[in-house]
Amino acid sequence: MTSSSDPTSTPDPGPRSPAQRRNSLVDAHCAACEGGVEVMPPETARQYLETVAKWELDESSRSISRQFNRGTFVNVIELINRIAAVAEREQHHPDLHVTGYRHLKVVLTTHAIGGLSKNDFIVAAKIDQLLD
Ligand SMILES: C[C@H](O)[C@H](O)[C@H]1CNC2=NC(N)=NC(=O)C2=N1
Repeated sequence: MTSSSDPTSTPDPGPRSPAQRRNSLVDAHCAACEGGVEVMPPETARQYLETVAKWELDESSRSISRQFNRGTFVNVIELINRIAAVAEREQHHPDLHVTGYRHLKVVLTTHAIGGLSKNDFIVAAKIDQLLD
């Protein structure tokens, strides 16, 4: 039997830093979602947001977004193509808004449930990693 009081069990790693938590999102993969999953509560979403701090939670806590200024239209399209590759790999797709030829707003929500799931934070972390 393994329990937290068992001295032979794996030690509790303790609280992890936002960077460590981000790495575990980067290493994770999206679960296929066609409904039947609870929308993530706002409090949980705020905790996940600490790991992808450049993203904003919308007022209803149903989506997160990040804005980019890539300088030129071609750079925006290049970023979109890289994001598209991540989205296709994960089978979880952001809404992409290009405005003023050089601005890109990436919005993540889980359409099947009309709100946030862990999938959104996994893709957000993988998008952030593209820009490291
Ligand atoms: C089975 C597969 O996970 C679904 O069809 C996917 C495709 N990509 C998706 N992307 C997003 N953002 N939300 C979804 O609900 C969704 N559904």
